[in-house]
Amino acid sequence: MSVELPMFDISKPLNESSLTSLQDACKEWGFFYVTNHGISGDMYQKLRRFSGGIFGLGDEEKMKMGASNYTPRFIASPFFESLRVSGPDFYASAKSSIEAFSDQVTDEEFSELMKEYGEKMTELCEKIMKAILSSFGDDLHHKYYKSEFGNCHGYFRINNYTIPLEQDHQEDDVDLLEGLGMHTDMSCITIVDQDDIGGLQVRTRDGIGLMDINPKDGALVVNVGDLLHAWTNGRLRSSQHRVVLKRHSFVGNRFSLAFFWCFEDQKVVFAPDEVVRSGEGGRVFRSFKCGDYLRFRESNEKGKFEKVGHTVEDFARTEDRN
Ligand SMILES: O=C(O)CCC(=O)C(=O)O
Ligand SMILES: [Fe+2]
Repeated sequence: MSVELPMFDISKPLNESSLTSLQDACKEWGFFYVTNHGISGDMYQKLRRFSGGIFGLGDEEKMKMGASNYTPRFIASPFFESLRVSGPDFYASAKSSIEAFSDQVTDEEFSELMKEYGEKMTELCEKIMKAILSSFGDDLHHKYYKSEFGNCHGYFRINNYTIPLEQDHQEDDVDLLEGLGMHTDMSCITIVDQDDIGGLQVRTRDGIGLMDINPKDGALVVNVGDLLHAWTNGRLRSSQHRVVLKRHSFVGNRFSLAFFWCFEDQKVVFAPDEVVRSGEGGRVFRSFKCGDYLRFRESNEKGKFEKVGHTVEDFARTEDRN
């Protein structure tokens, strides 16, 4: 079963009814789509081509990128590998990944492309965040955008999902493989560009069901992460989600780009009083330093990006969920 999420044209200001439906989608699903986002098909194709070239290299070559830039298969899952490019200097980050094995011309072209993409996505996150704040009314965007979100930064992962050949020969009846296990994102917001294979699934609010988030032509998927969940006192949902690969309908690779927009490490996350007051009940998250939460997640085997074990709920929630 798939969920019909609303779609927002982000190239123009959202009207009242769109803002209401944006707020509702963030509460119910923590997911929605945006269109007219400024990432051209041409740029996407270039990114995909370049990345394909890198993922096609041998493991030994890819490991030269270093553990902070490249996650090989069998870390998150046997079917997932990922290349990370970090801002604000996307150019330098990309260059440091590939200079160990490519020539200078390729280096520059690749790094330039990553910089262009990273900066466009940063701008897009800023626009989306302003729309989300506006959806609370009360002039929240003018009051808090700059002071609270003004130092946010982004990084992205280029993800390659494949089913190794040897798996195809196994005589088991498992048709659904987990490409990326159930998790919540450690971001304020995440923007996902998935190709047309599909497989992204979100947990329903009751914690039982799972719904497909289908790829839509020309649209990007946006989701709320743990940091915004805490900053809104739990009002916006940071939903558990995962990626499944349906073996018998799966041909070739699944390619996706996930851009994470986060508070700076030093930032103290604390929901403003009016956000708390206009919700139900009282304050349920204590204040915490963003970097401390990231370290908490990273030090927990189960809490790493690929698994749901410990999230911001365990780290900073002071009251049980009702
Ligand atoms: O590959 C996807 O579609 C989603 C990836 C994702 O959820 C993540 O990287 O956090
Ligand atoms: Fe995610």
